[in-house]
Amino acid sequence: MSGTLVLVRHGQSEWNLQNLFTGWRDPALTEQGHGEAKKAGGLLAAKGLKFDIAYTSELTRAQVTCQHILDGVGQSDLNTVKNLALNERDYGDLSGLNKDDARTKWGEEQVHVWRRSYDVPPPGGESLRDTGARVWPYYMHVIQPHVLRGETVLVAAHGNSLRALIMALEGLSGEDVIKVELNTGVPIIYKLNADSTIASKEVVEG
Ligand SMILES: O=C(O)[C@H](O)COP(=O)(O)O
Repeated sequence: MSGTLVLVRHGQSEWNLQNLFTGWRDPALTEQGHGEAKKAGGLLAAKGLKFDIAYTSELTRAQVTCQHILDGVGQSDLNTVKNLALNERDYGDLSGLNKDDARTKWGEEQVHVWRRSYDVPPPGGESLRDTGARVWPYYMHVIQPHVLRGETVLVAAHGNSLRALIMALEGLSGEDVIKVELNTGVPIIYKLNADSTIASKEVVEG
């Protein structure tokens, strides 16, 4: 039996708009971000998707995105599980700094390595590998069993917690994952086979 896993990065946050490293800080969605999340709900509703359960992080931007999507598909009261394992990568000492200011201070290349490499942590923060070390076990033990039972599962989370998840799901290398970029509020629908291999992947851009 094949199940469905829908991954969505939260809509634009106030700190995305201001170009600040966010990590575990908790800014709200912007107006645009609310709109992106509602649009994602509408696109999933148009596909006739109904969820069995939803997962999100402990951060407001992901939780509000999750709720907008559930409202959009007519499932406002669906069982929604919040867990810190799905939080954004901890950006450590970079949290709250402007990304362009960081490039000026440390250089374009160093900042790119901190943002996109697999195993180089930003100062005081998590590498993508560190993030994966909490995301992946949570996915394997808590989320995936639902999908493998044939259920339809929503995960509303963050750019890097989802990059870590996608890396493991798709079997990407540390080199491959550097190129993975997730847009805010754009759902990715995976159909998984019963043996957890990927039957199909669709990026839902409206
Ligand atoms: O935490 C952040 O700053 C963003 O959500 C993701 O940042 P990134 O684009 O640098 O990975």
